[in-house]
Amino acid sequence: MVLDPFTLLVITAAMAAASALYLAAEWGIVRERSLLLWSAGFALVTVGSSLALLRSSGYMLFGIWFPNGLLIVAHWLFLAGVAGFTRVRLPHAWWLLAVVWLAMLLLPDGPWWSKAMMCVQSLLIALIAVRAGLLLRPQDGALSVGAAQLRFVLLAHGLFYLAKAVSTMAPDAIVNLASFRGAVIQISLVEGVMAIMLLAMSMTGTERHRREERIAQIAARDPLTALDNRRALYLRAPQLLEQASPASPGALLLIDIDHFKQVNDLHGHDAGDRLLLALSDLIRAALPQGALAARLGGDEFVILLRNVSGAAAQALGQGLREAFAQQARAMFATPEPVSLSIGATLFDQPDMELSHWLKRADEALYASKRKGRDRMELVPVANGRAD
Ligand SMILES: Nc1nc2c(ncn2[C@@H]2O[C@H](COP(=O)(O)OP(=O)(O)OP(=O)(O)O)[C@@H](O)[C@H]2O)c(=O)[nH]1
Repeated sequence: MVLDPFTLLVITAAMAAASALYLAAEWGIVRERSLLLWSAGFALVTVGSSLALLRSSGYMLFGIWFPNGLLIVAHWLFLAGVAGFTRVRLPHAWWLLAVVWLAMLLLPDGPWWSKAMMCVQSLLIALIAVRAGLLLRPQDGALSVGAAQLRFVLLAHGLFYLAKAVSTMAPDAIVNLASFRGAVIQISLVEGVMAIMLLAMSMTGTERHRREERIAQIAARDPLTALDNRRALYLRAPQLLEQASPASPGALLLIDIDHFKQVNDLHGHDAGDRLLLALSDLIRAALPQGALAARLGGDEFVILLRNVSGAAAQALGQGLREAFAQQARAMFATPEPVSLSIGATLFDQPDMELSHWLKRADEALYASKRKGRDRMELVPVANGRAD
């Protein structure tokens, strides 16, 4: 079945309108600016395609110039949406595209000029679409499936317009914009319909993936310190625990602030929060490559180290205790010194669960509290090797 240009334009307008509404509805839920820009782009395609229907009635300005201009603005909005999504600032030079397009209004009538106009128009769209596709370059080799799809669709769309620009200038290419004649016009209408569908789908997919990632991140983070929370620790720990062996043990440090309640009671809850933040910064700074740190809740933190000796674990705990005690002293005066008690255990059995090692470290923590606080108690591995 071969669809005539009129029908294809009606389909284009309908699909672009549906895409604009769909993306606007998504924007209504998440308020992500990119979705609004993409929705506005499709709204312009809807208006442009509807106006293009006037061509056959001889309305050159509203039937040809306006739709072409709107198509460029629509692609520009797609690019701005991608730039917003990838947090890239577009240089002001991109506004020059509008100048180039407006300059085309000065072109005289005639078949040759019609071809030239379509060639420049296609080049402008190709440039914008390819730029948008390139903005979605994978960083650190990572690009979500949705974003990779959007990149592919934008690049393919851009390359199609590049081919269109070249083919319009071929000697035997028939381009009659007023009567929709010529294979180039037919093919590009079909491509337009398909591109709308694929772009709208991958744009929503891209944004949804990011939203899901953000939700997963929020669910895994402690809101005050932005360290992993208990839930995230239980999810991530097994991978680290499995690496332990008698030849390469790991260590779990359970850290608790001493007399933290006095900071809250004497200086207020906000002061207590600031101290928790200071401790989380110290922990982050002390964390070796591949280690995990989490806030279990209240004033209790955990560090999981892999491939570490007892002496190295002791040194890390000691460094933390000294740095924290000094910082706490400088920040808040309290009747009792605010310091750190640490209960730690080495582990070398990969099949044991986190809760097992946490229990051992908790017993060690209790011992260090009982012995007067501001100290670290380390339980050696089962064979007694602690360094
Ligand atoms: N500022 C602040 N305080 C919190 C937060 N979560 C728990 N706390 C408080 O932390 C304190 C923890 O109590 P404890 O660990 O029993 O008190 P402590 O004075 O440190 O006692 P020792 O550990 O025995 O030295 C309680 O006063 C809680 O109200 C928080 O997010 N912010």
